[in-house]
Amino acid sequence: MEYLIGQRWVSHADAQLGLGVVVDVEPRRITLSFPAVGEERTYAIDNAPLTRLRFKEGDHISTVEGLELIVTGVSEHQGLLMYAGTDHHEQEQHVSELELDAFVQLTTPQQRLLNGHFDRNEDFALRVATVQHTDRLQRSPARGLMGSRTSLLPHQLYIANEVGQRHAPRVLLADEVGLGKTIEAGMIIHQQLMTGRASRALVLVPPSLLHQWLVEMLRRFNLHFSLFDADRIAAMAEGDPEAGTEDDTAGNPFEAEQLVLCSLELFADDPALQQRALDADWDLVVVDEAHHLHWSEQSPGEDYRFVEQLSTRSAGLLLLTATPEQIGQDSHFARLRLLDPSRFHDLQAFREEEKQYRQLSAMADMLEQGDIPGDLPADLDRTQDAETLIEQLLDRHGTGRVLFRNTRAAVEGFPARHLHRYPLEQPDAYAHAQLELEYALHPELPYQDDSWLDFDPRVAWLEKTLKALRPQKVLVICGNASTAVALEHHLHLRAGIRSAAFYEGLSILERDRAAAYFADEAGGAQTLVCSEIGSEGRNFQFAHHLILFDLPLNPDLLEQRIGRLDRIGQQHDVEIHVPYLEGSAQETLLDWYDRGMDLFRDACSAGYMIFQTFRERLLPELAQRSAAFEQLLTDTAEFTLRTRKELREGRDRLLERNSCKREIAVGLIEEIALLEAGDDLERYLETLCDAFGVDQEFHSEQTLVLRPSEHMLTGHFPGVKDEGTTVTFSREKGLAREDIDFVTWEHPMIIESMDMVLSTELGNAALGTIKLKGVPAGTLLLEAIYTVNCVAPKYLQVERFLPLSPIRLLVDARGKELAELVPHERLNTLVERVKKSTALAIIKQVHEEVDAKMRLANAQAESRLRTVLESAEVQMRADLGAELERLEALRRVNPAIREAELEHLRHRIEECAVHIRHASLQLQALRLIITT
Ligand SMILES: Nc1ncnc2c1ncn2[C@@H]1O[C@H](COP(=O)(O)OP(=O)(O)OP(=O)(O)O)[C@@H](O)[C@H]1O
Repeated sequence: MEYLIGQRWVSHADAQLGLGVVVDVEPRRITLSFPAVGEERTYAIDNAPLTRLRFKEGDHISTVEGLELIVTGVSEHQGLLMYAGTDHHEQEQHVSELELDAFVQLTTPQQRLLNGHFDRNEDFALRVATVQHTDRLQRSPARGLMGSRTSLLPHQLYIANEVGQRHAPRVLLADEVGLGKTIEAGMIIHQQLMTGRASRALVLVPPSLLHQWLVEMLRRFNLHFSLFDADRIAAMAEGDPEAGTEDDTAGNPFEAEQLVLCSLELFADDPALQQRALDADWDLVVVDEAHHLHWSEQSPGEDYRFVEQLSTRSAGLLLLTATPEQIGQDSHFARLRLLDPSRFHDLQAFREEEKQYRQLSAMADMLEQGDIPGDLPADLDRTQDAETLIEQLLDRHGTGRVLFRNTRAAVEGFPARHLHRYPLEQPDAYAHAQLELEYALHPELPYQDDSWLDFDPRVAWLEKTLKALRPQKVLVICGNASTAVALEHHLHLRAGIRSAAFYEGLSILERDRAAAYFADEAGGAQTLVCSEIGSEGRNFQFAHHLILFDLPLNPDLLEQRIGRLDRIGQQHDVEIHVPYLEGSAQETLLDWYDRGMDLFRDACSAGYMIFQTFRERLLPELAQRSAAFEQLLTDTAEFTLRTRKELREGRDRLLERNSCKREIAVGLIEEIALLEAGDDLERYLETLCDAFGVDQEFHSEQTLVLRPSEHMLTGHFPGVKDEGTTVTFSREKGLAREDIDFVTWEHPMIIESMDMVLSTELGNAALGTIKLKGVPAGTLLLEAIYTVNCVAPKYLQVERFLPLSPIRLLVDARGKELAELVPHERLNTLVERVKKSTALAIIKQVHEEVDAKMRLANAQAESRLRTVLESAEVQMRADLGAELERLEALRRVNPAIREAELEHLRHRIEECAVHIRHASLQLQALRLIITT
């Protein structure tokens, strides 16, 4: 090859130099300038690692002047190339190669191959494997669900899958206490983030649960939430760079992070802060313990109004509460209204609907048995199959799509609860307790000092019981902070019992320290004395003894208290100890909960309603027990039994239908198990480590230790610490060992390194030889891997209908397609590497042949692309069409749904279709194989 001044060449030894220009030619030496890096290099002409850069028709070029052209023709003039091309305005332009921009990136596989930038065949295989795995994961029904460090529980997976896949999930997660709503919410958030449906989430929780949420999100889902409290917000406002990135300090702190966790109380009486949170665009807002949102038809509380405003701006909304009716049916309606204001717009109508549950449930049963009920609502399409009809029935006439509730009875596997009653003699000093109900239930409250500790028999009993139960952990709950503090002091200082207190007067940090001290197995506290704030949300299932120092006047609160221990993960029966003063209001309330509602043995979702029903009769009995009390107990027990039965057959049954479809959940679990079975992931991670220079060492079965080596390809490898990181592929080990990373296909280590492969050129061009019987030596085979590239606005989420969809072609000398005949994996085992100098010599000779084969491959891939796009559009129309149909049907019964909403959805369908049709092929990797 002759070198001439002004020609453009690239160094295949060092692609980082950019495009070089020949500046000096001597008989045996040649000098090039590389303007992109400001360097000159001189090479011996005989073995210069240089490749002439020659663009072809259809290539994209840019000039130093910033002109961008698509090449339409190439000619040579006195040894220099002249390019003809069209610019953005379809104007024809002519440029000399001298004018080309030196910052050329030779990243397309074809450019790199033809310019001698080869990768190892192992890297090529890694790239193809990465494309295949990505596509497989994009298509997997368990997408977004396989990455959590949790046991695979059907009711949680069903909900997470059902909700997480929605475009804008708006649901109330109302599983009974301790069944895993936080975990379900984490799974939904994870799935939404993984699938690109959401990228910004705001989680609002009570202050006492902040840290627990933070830790659960991190250890179970690898989700790094930023905890915002008053200090952090103040620091950001003052421009502390440590509190946020620099340019955030001047702006809105809520925009500085993608995943924000804070307490709802942070916004109380602070409209400016509320406004900033409202101004930050959220895709998903989550409110835990949502029964606290204050609402009445006339005057909704500030917290409710704030969440309502957030809810209108955020596409997704998750509300969590185990006791949705804790404050009554109306406020339950208020929460549903936040989720779907078009469906829940009329309180009166909602009250009427609630009465219809039993009838609906019977209809669903009939449909399931293949009969069409005579009273089936007219808006349902009777020609549909039974399953669709049931779904429509639940959605349009029940709380179908928005409310999920699993009960202990349906989930099974929970331990039994045992009540232990301890009657104690009423001391004379409490005689005044007859006066007010609050004092009757908490007789220690009127005392300004701690003198009651000396004569209240519950205190001595507590001390004795704790000592008897030693060393078992015991959770003590009482209604008030002052009681909790006094009791804890007493136990700690006077009785020598290792204890901690947990109450609203402590800072969040102090509360978490107390809880951690209690949780500590070796040397931790034997007992934690909590005020009522300890009865919500916290995980204390490592203990199985609960002492209720008093009883709350709300059955839902009692259920929340018991739920601290009676939750997933509890290994023993739950022992509930209740000391009470004989003849007091406490005894009456205990009798009513126990013998009337049977609440200690069994949770009851209608607890508050039953309480309301008997309230007027119960309250006087608490003040002064009368002969009528026995009748009250009998009536309550009968009513509770009836209500439980009705719920089982009516509302709960309806909700259960909707909250866990077992076949679907089992299918998901099988899919995840399949992805975890075998050693695909382990082998893939090993090849990644080989490619990126990460050392691996066997730790134990399915477990490796990864360490950065001295030969790292990049500065770091995701998730591998300098001192090494231990990873396991076993879910069981991952659950048992917090110190080991549980790696799945959705672990950030895998996701980020897959991204690293696909976003760089690693492995996109390779060359090798094989011996094939019957094929003459010197025959060329071109292996080309394409993927589908759809450029569309993110909000359309087109990738859910159109994943990468790799197309592999293997074109032989005569243009025959051999991909099926010779699979990629087989080629990998046969192919041999070629010395770089030989490869360069080969490539120089086969430019034209490669170009010709590429044209053939492109044409074939294009025709396959059409089929892929057509089926993607069909899928999209089916999915979004069903959504549209639902909205149209709802609109017929509910005029509050605006025509504009329907129009918006129709428009989205057409927009998706346009983008799908315009999707193009991207050549991911190219391998030239020569037979020997
Ligand atoms: N799939 C699971 N695998 C392992 N642990 C789980 C799983 N689901 C829940 N848990 C554990 O069970 C406990 C209860 O879960 P979680 O806190 O999500 O329940 P909840 O319904 O939100 O409770 P509450 O009603 O008290 O707010 C937690 O300690 C949680 O870590």
